[in-house]
Formats: sequence, C-alpha cells, structure tokens
Amino acid sequence: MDLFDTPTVQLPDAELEFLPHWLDAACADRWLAQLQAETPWEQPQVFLHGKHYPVPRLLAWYGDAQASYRYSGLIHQPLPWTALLAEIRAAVEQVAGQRLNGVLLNYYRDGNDSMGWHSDDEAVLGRDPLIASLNLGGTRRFDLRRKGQTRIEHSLELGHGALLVMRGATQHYWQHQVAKTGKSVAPRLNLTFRLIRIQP
Ligand SMILES: O=C(O)CCC(=O)C(=O)O
Ligand SMILES: [Fe+2]
Repeated sequence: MDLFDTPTVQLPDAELEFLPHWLDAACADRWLAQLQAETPWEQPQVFLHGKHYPVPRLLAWYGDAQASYRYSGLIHQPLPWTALLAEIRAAVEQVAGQRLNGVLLNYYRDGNDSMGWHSDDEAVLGRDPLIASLNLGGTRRFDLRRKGQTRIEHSLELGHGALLVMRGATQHYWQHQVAKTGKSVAPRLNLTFRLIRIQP
C-alpha cells in the first residue's frame, strides 16, 4: 500500500477502508485480462412490475461448494474457485483479516451498465458482514447514502487496482450504488468477496 493513501473514509455508522492503489498496475492489468478471458458471464433476468428485464451488467458467482447465493431473485450455485480467483481471495483475506468463501463478479461493459441502490444485508451474510470489493478496469463512481434517505452523502472513485472494504454496521445503515454514466468509460470488473454463513 502507498503510505500516502488515506486508508479510511470517515462516515458515521460505517466502517470503510479504501485502498485506491492496493494493486500495482501490472498486476491489475494481468488479473483483468485473465478474468475477462476466462469468466463464463451470465446476464440473468429480473422480474419487476410483471415484466422480465436483463440485469444491467454481467455476473458470475464463485465460491466454496455449499456457498450458494441469491441475487436477482434466483439462487445461484457457485462455480468452483479458479487458480487465479483462489490467489486473489487469499490476498484479499489478508486485508480483511477473516475468511471469505464466495465472490460475486460484476462486469460493467460500458457506462450504461450499473447497479442500483442496495445494502449487502442478506441473512446468509450474518450480522455486520464484511464485503471486500476489488476493482479492475475503468473507473466508476461508487455512491453511498443513508438507508431511508435519497441524498448521496459520499462518493468514491473506484479505479484500476483499488480495494474497498466495508465492515461493521455499514450495511445496516448505508446503501450503495454504481450509477449509469454518460461519460465514456472503459469496461470495469468488480469483485465483491463475501462470507456466506452455511447452515449446518
Ligand atoms: O460494482 C461495485 O462497485 C458494487 C458492487 C456491489 O455493490 C455488489 O456486488 O454488491
Ligand atoms: Fe453491494
């Protein structure tokens, strides 16, 4: 980590650790190229107001065998860890300080791809879930607002090689989004590592 980076973002009732230059450019380039080449992307449909819509980005879910995960209204069985994703997970676990058993890959093809307001607060993530988000490729703005409010309180530019760790009560009090943008942006690959609490 670059010593001159500010490692934290001060927001009440949130715990955010932001490492904008966590990866050097050569490593980030290599990981992006390999993940772009080897990921079996899907574009699931969501059912909203009686109609089916494709989600506005591409997705893939990897994890330990029992770490199935519900998103876009469907339960997804994990793909098995690839050598590269296992290596990335081990590096992210060092920063997280805990085990992580799944990763959601989001691919934003251009500025029209987005992710709407949400919190990562599903029951299977347990209380105070840690979400570690690695960013590769084009820079996109990541907005935060308090639950129940519409005003954006804080935004971060998540660029190539940046790591953002959200901990503690963050998901309880805050929502986040990646909005569409009219700017021309390079494709962006985001990996959010999670710990799915597996029922015994
Ligand atoms: O792409 C991003 O930065 C956000 C991803 C996200 O919020 C999620 O996967 O839950
Ligand atoms: Fe999220």
